Amino acid sequence: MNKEHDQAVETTEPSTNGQTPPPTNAPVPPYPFVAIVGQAELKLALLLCVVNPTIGGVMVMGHRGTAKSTAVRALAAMLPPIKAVAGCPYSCAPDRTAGLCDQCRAVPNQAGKPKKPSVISIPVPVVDLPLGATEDRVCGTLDIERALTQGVQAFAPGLLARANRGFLYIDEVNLLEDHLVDVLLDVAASGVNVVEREGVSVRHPARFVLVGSGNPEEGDLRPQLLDRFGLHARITTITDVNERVEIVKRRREYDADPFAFAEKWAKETQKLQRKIKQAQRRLPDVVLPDPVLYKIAELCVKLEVDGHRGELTLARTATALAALEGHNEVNVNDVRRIAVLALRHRLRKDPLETQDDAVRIERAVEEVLVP
Ligand SMILES: Nc1ncnc2c1ncn2[C@@H]1O[C@H](COP(=O)(O)OP(=O)(O)OP(=O)(O)O)[C@@H](O)[C@H]1O
Repeated sequence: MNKEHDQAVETTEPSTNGQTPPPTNAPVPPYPFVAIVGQAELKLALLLCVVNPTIGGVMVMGHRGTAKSTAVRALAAMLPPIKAVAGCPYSCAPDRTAGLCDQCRAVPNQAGKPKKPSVISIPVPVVDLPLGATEDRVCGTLDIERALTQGVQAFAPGLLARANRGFLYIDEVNLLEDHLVDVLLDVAASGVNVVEREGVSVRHPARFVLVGSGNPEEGDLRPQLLDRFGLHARITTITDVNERVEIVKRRREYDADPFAFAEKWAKETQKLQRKIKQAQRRLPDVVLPDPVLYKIAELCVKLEVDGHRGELTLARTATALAALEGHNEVNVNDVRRIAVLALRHRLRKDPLETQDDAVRIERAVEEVLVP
């Protein structure tokens, strides 16, 4: 992940706009999500996965330097901090709602009730998976040091443990070994990481929004793996000169004073935060009417989508969009808006087909969804 946004220096000088400087130990705010210029498809895909994490993550294919990693960090930073069991390497939820690790599950009982753990508040984690990462580093492995020094069999958690309840960002996922991508997709789908090494078996919660990114010029992900990402967003370099200028202006302003820049965008950020929260609350009550579900299935038949992940993802994503838009019922317009995101990577490859995948889907959408 490009770390440009982390390079902003923590300011101790008063900001130029006369605002009170933040405490010197305040963490530098990341570039705000709402200040990202354009890139509507990427932003929508990420928001939908936050509203409904069961969508199954996003694969973002596109040019370098187009705010992919900026958007993931910014979105995570916008979400409210989470409560976690103090000292738990998997950041288990103290209310025991989100799956527990063996250690937290085995908390001694007090009069038949689990002992209340100490609780800390932490930011939603964003974990970068570097290209050369080994399976042991990703999934965790035996803690050799403890084995040697203390003679005990212990587990050293990996990156999946740190990503629990947050985001796992894999830059250049198309260059990772297929085997590792396979493991990651399995864990992302099940929400559980199971590691067995030398007689030690560990199982821990690993629920995260998986975001993979890659440049199509450096090779595609195998279709079998691509299909298991919920959504597939395409991102390209912005060609509009005014927008390009705006990107530079905003970035320069942020780099000069990230605190003042975050403050400037605070109102819009809060508006979006409220929208996400309301959507998450509304989601379980959003109804998917049968006629819309039939249209979803017809669309997948029309496009000859293999398997049933297509309609499952369309249903989940359209429901998340309805929740985000404040509706209690999914309508065909919701399906229309997310059809390309949910189906683009699930079309059969026809070497004689000259039309772009998105155009094929949009054409089918018009034929099937328009009464
Ligand atoms: N649409 C945009 N709005 C605001 N800033 C942008 C936009 N596009 C690019 N940038 C800026 O460009 C720089 C690169 O962005 P970022 O690191 O997020 O790109 P990336 O797509 O993750 O790149 P890579 O694939 O090389 O990791 C950052 O400083 C970011 O703020």
